Amino acid sequence: MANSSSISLSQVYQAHHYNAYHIIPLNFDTVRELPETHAWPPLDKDNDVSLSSFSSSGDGHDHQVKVPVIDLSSDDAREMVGRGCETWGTFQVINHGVPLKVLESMESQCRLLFSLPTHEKMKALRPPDGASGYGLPRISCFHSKLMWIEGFTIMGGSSSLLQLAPKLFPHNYTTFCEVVEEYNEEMRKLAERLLPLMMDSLGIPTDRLPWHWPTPTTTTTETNSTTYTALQLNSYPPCPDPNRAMGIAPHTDTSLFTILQQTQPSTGLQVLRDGVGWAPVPPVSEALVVNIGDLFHILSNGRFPSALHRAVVDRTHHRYSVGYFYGPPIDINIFPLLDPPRYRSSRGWWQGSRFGQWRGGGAVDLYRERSCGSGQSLGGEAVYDDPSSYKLVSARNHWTGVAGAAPEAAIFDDPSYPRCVLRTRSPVVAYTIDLTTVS
Ligand SMILES: O=C(O)CCC(=O)C(=O)O
Ligand SMILES: [Fe+2]
Repeated sequence: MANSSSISLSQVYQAHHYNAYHIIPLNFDTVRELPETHAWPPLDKDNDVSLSSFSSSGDGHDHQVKVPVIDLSSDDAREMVGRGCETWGTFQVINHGVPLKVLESMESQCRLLFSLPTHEKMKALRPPDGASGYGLPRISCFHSKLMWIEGFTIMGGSSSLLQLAPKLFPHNYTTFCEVVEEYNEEMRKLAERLLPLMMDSLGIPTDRLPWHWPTPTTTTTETNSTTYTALQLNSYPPCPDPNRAMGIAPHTDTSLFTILQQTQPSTGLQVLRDGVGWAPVPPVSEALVVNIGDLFHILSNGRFPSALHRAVVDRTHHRYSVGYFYGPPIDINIFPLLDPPRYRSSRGWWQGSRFGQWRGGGAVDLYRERSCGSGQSLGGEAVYDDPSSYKLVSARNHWTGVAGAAPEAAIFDDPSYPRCVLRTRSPVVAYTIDLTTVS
């Protein structure tokens, strides 16, 4: 239940300033070549599932390289959803009940927004201490190279929408607002259909969720008892050198789960499956992608792993995506609902961001209680709770696909909150880090 001494997300963000370099996207209209600031090491093709032995063997291993597409109207939907969550942390849904018109309207508003001249979009720039507005994804600050993306974030519903829309569309912002409101409403309905299926496949009744469920459908503010959501519009313009550019760097979402709409025709989204590689999540007509986020990872005690995903860019196609981040009320304690618990209780949405890990894939590692197996970390640094209990066994660099290049030694830098920070030498990698418990 919501804690009385609630801390709002904006308070957390105020404590984590970003500088303009990590907020302002490139002016894509004016660039003809990939600037050095946006040139990442070449993409790791060897770790691409389309080249792996699984895909060429033709011996029925398709399910290992293909993200499942689930018909939500079918009798086995619940079982398929459970399997998708457990094996991939990602799946696509069709016959999901969201009207096509709602998806199409959102796509055209998204195109309209990003086609505005740069100086118009800049009027809605996300402030350094804020969460909503135009700009680069927040994970930008974990990387020395910049991503080939521009985004627009609307946190928490109507109030930020009403503040931002007139800045972008001063003459007519009602259409944009109506489309976003309707979209949010349809996504909420779908999320509330998916959540019981997921809980059911874990064998946990929804009344064990640590918040009132289903929640009231009235407006969402940052600290009341309703479910907290965020909408993220992404634009990936065509790129002159797609193999050296990165749309959105590998990360997990700090939500319970995210419902993602992506435009046709180019594939950009990829999800990492351990031991298999980066699998494309190709756009399927009218389908929506579901990504398990860090909070479900914790609730399910790791049974539903949060999906490590990234988006690559294309030389000719301009790709758009819209993510609906669904989570518990903002200040709720999240803890494993299965025994024995492998993660500590955590203060939901905001605690991940306290350490600058917002949308950065670190939240799960942060709460790892007894660690064996792997966790993900983004380049730069990863924060592990209670460092004295862990020993680093190995690290695998997903960028190059090779083992090694282990993070530097742990650094203990906050005596009031014992934690260990693993700093990686190269800032442009996603590591899988295997830890073992020190007895
Ligand atoms: O554009 C995509 O496919 C991925 C976007 C994403 O991962 C995000 O907004 O968190
Ligand atoms: Fe994401």
